[in-house]
This record gives sequence, structure tokens and C-alpha cells, in this order.
Amino acid sequence: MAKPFVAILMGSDSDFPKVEAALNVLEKFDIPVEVRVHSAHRTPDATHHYVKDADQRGCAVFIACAGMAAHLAGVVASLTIKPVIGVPIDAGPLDGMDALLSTSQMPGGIPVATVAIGKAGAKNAGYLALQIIALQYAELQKALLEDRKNNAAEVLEKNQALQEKLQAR
Ligand SMILES: Nc1c(C(=O)O)ncn1[C@@H]1O[C@H](COP(=O)(O)O)[C@@H](O)[C@H]1O
Repeated sequence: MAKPFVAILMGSDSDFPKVEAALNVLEKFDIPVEVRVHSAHRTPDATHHYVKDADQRGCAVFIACAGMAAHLAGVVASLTIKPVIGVPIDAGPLDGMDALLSTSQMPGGIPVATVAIGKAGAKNAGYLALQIIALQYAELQKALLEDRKNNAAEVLEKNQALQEKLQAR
């Protein structure tokens, strides 16, 4: 079976420093990714065309990232029945609270799986996309379990280092 790909869309190139966290995770697991700037507000026709086309070409999961009046993820979700993960970006004076609400408060029937605001949310969007794809790929399941183990070992090591520091006080 050919590997499916993930499409990462963002409303503006100014979002990229935060969105990059999703890309990093997907690249770490060798999942093909397409990254595009498409705004539901500013480039509605191009957004519509890209989502329909990507859907047909085998996109497995869409990650849509936007700040402020973040309608991008909702619009993407209206155009496909593939899973759409929404990342609210902390842009503008409301620090992402506006984007969080406009991404998550979707009307019934058109879901957007909304993650946390900003970089941490983008990272989790990458992992969530992997977990969705892993439902059909045993190898990816193994890699994700291994990654969890490594992360846990890192945390335990940090705890050990902290205990040693505290004992030396
Ligand atoms: N929320 C949206 C959409 C959309 O939802 O279609 N398009 C752009 N934007 C957001 O506007 C913010 C400011 O954009 P600029 O930095 O380009 O002015 C960005 O966070 C972008 O995601």
C-alpha cells in the first residue's frame, strides 16, 4: 500500500514558525507532507481547489492552522470527509483565544479535531495525524510506541537528575 500523505495548510506564512512543529513530527516518522499557505478568507477559490485535489490524490489527514478569526479548518472540513485537525494559532491581540473558539466551535456534522493553541498544539496535531494513519500501518504503530518509550525514558532521566541535584543541596 502506498504511503498516504498529510496536508498542512496555514492561513498566512506568518503562522509558519508555530506550524513547523507539526511538520517536524511528521518528518521524524517519514510521512510525506505537503505544506501550503491557503486562506479561506483571502484565497477562497485556491483553498477549495487544493483541498478537493489533495483529497483525490490520497491525502489521509488535513491539518489546518490559522490565527485570529480562524475559519480555515472549518472550511477545509466542509470540503472533505477526511479527518481535519485544527490548530489555533496565537496571532493578534487575543493570543489565540479567538482562534481557539472559532476553530473548535463547529456546527454538528462538520467536525474539526481541535488541539491546543500554538506550537504545542501543532506538535500534537502532527502526532494525532500519525495516530490516525497508524490505524492502517502496523509499522507506524510500532514506531509510535517506541517514540513514547523514548520520551518516557527522557522524562525519567530528567527526574533522576533533579533528585541528584536536590540531594546535593
Ligand atoms: N484565520 C485566517 C484565515 C482563514 O481562516 O481563512 N486566513 C488568514 N488567517 C489568519 O490571519 C492571521 C494574520 O495573518 P497575516 O500575518 O498575514 O496578517 C494569521 O494568523 C492567519 O492564519
